Amino acid sequence: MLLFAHGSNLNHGRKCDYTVDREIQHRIDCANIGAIATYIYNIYFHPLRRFPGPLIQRASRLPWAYLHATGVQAMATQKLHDQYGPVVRIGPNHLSFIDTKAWKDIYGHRVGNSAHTSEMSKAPEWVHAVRSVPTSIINADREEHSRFRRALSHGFSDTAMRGQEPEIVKYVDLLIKRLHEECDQGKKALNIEGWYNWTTFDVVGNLVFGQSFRCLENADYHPWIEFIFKTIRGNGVVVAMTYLGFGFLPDLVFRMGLFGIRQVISLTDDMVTTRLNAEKPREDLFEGLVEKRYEWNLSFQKLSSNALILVIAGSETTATTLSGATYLLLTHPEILEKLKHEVRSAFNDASEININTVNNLKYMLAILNEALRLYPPVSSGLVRNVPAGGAEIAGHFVAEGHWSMNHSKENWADPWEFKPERFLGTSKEALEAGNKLEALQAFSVGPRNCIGRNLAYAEMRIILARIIFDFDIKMSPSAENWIDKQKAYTLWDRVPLEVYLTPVRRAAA
Ligand code: HEM
Repeated sequence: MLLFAHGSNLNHGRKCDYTVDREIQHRIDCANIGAIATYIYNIYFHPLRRFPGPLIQRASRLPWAYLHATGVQAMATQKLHDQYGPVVRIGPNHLSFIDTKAWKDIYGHRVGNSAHTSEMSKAPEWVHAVRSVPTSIINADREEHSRFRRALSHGFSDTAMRGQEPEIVKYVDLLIKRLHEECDQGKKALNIEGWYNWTTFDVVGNLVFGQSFRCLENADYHPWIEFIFKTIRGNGVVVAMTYLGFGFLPDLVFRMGLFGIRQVISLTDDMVTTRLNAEKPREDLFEGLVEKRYEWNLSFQKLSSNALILVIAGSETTATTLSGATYLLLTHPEILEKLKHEVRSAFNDASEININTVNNLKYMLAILNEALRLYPPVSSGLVRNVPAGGAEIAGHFVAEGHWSMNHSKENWADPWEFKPERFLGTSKEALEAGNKLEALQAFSVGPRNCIGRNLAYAEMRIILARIIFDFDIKMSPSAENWIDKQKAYTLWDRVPLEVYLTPVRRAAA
């Protein structure tokens, strides 16, 4: 319509303009007929037509793209599962599952298949939405992925993690020291979500680049990290555009280095260069790739891309879980009391808290798992393509959504309640009480599951134990309904979580 009105302005004294208008109108009519035909096809003739879902989402990709770009897709999909059941058609060729078996079927090794189809490939619309970004472990094809994974796995081994422990503890010590300095004996509200994130960024900065971002010292985000946050929000729009077939636009923006992209690439490159110039090998998360760079002819850009992914994957997720666990504890004082008792009776001094000793804190582990369930750091978006041979759903997108899976009454008793106890018994006991523990796969499953899972647990357990050991915590009224205030663009766009910290008084030994 708009085009047509604009075209009619051309009509001043030019003979052929009427023909131009008609041509434009004709094209619009054709496009409209084409769109209507596509909707009809999608609803009545598409191979996925038998799967339930709302009419507009079965007909068009637009609603899903809109929901995703606005950060509410995971929550909307969960409501659809309540309405339509365990499989919902959330786009014309896009299915969402909450059946626990879907974990293995979608993300697991496909036994008996040729090497080419031994896994369902990640859908590029999600993991490679900007095509010009060099590949990294997160979006490499099967062959390159397994090389990256092999090279990196040493840095994530148990032995390597024990070597990294002093570096991790150094930043946790700094966190606690800074919180003591800042808390004003419980009189000043502190944004604990920020402090967690500063810690996890400083730790992973050290373990990848060999230098921290000095967030804890400055009690502020490094500019590079602020850009990462913008990227998390912007990624919702980028994925939505690519999903709708406009992927060339974000790609163009990236190539032109707009919106601060050029500066961030140059900052990352500087940090990678410093890391590559390290005088001796480091027992860190990145060394495996550094060692292979000549043998595999790894480009600087690919090294850089992998470093970036390691930093984002290793900081955001752990900070999210710690923040979620803290919020849930503050809103459930009886559970916080039990945790205080567990932590404070297990140790006489903070120096006793380490990777080994936190393993004894069983209740705290249950709390972290329950926080991962209620507030999964990766809320949704692990979308895969069904390969040829996948019966009627071949060639289409499939995904489970953590948010939907974790809030389904098919999988959990009282799915919206914070009940760490559900994780304390055996799987059999849990099942008898209505909890399918295998539904929680916050770290995903299969060959592309989280390589940093053990590191994440170690880091989160040490940090939470140290906070609980040193401080009494109270929630600020500003933190009410903290989770409900947030948007999820696969990762969460977290808002501040203000708390009051009062140092625990201990009698001198
Ligand atoms: C609570 C903390 C964490 C959660 C919930 C989490 C979750 C996940 C999930 C769901 C995936 C699969 C992504 C996909 O399929 O696209 C993943 C992959 C990955 N995570 Fe984590 N993660 C956490 C912590 C960490 C840490 C501390 C690191 C360390 C740097 C890390 C590094 C990675 C890497 C490198 C991958 C890609 C693995 C591959 O493709 O082979 N993660 N993570």
